[in-house]
Amino acid sequence: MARIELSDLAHSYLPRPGGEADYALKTIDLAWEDGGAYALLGASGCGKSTLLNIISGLVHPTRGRILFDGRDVTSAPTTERNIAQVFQFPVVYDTMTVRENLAFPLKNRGRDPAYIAQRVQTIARMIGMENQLGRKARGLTADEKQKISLGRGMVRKEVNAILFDEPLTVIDPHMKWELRTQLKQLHREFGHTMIYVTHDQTEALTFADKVVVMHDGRVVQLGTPDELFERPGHTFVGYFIGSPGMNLLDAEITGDTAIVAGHAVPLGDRYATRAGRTQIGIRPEFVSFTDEDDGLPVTVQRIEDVGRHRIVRADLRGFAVNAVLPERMPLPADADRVVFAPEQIGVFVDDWRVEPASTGAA
Ligand SMILES: Nc1ncnc2c1ncn2[C@@H]1O[C@H](COP(=O)(O)OP(=O)(O)OP(=O)(O)O)[C@@H](O)[C@H]1O
Repeated sequence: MARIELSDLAHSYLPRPGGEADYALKTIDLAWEDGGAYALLGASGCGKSTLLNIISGLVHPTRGRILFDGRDVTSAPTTERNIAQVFQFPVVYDTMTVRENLAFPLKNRGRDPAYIAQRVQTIARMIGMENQLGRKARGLTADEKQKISLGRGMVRKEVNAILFDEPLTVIDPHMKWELRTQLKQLHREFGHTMIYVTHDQTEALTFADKVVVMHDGRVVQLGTPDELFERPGHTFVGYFIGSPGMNLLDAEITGDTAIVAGHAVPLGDRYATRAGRTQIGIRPEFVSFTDEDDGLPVTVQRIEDVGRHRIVRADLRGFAVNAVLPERMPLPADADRVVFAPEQIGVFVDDWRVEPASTGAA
């Protein structure tokens, strides 16, 4: 296992990149701690696979360094990096049996046959294929083949890290949950550094202790699931995480008041006035309807019942405002004004969260 550090890393698929737009990965400085269970979360095309392939050595970065426990491996081939990687689609040897497929990485490294047999048995149990060990991989379903790929990725205990690139895409929903639970258990048991790529926030938040959120070739935040929810560092994290995501409204800030569409919104803190596009962000869970005149005028457009709560979709002078109505809370008859919990409001300038002036931090 290893601590993996990415230093001043950038990558372009073009032979002679010019400006920033030519880079699939803009500048990235990031450390994955030894033994951490990470999710790498972001929308399609933001650079997740590129980053993973740079760590495993399949892609050589245009700029920057990769360090494993302080050792520079930027130019080291994949085999030297001792990384296991599981891809979105199964990579199995069709002519081999399930047992031979699972044993392959161990056999390749000359491990003792008794150890291999015992390890293959453990992994087969984990992926629910104990009874199919003697079957040839050819003829198995995509789902079963992907389980073999997952098993092969996990069979070696001594790898520096295991990288999963959307590994559950082809797995059926019930098994998905089961395998994710297994992966988490495996992490607890062996403490491998694991990086799990996904564009699905539920998958990321249930698997990982720490989530790295990527947007447009950049890492915009690294945090625990709670931190991402409570204190998104970037507007992308705000609206990508949460269901629905954070409400973001253009605002002008003066001290502890934001002016949104001509209405004053009290903030929990004082903020310095800054140049750039200023927005306030409030999660729908902290938006409530009020009878008081000081609320913000909205027009309710739709109410969605999503089981345990309801989502109210409203319009505030052209801004979409979503509110979550807790179970059994009625929507007032004249639901035309909302208030935001002041201490839950974040302030963002040019998409990045800014701290209140009182803390002195930028
Ligand atoms: N081999 C390649 N050659 C050229 N451009 C590439 C190559 N691989 C990826 N890209 C581009 O680099 C950017 C990042 O792609 P990447 O596959 O890393 O994103 P991703 O977040 O993993 O997306 P997805 O979830 O769709 O796989 C995209 O604009 C993509 O088109």
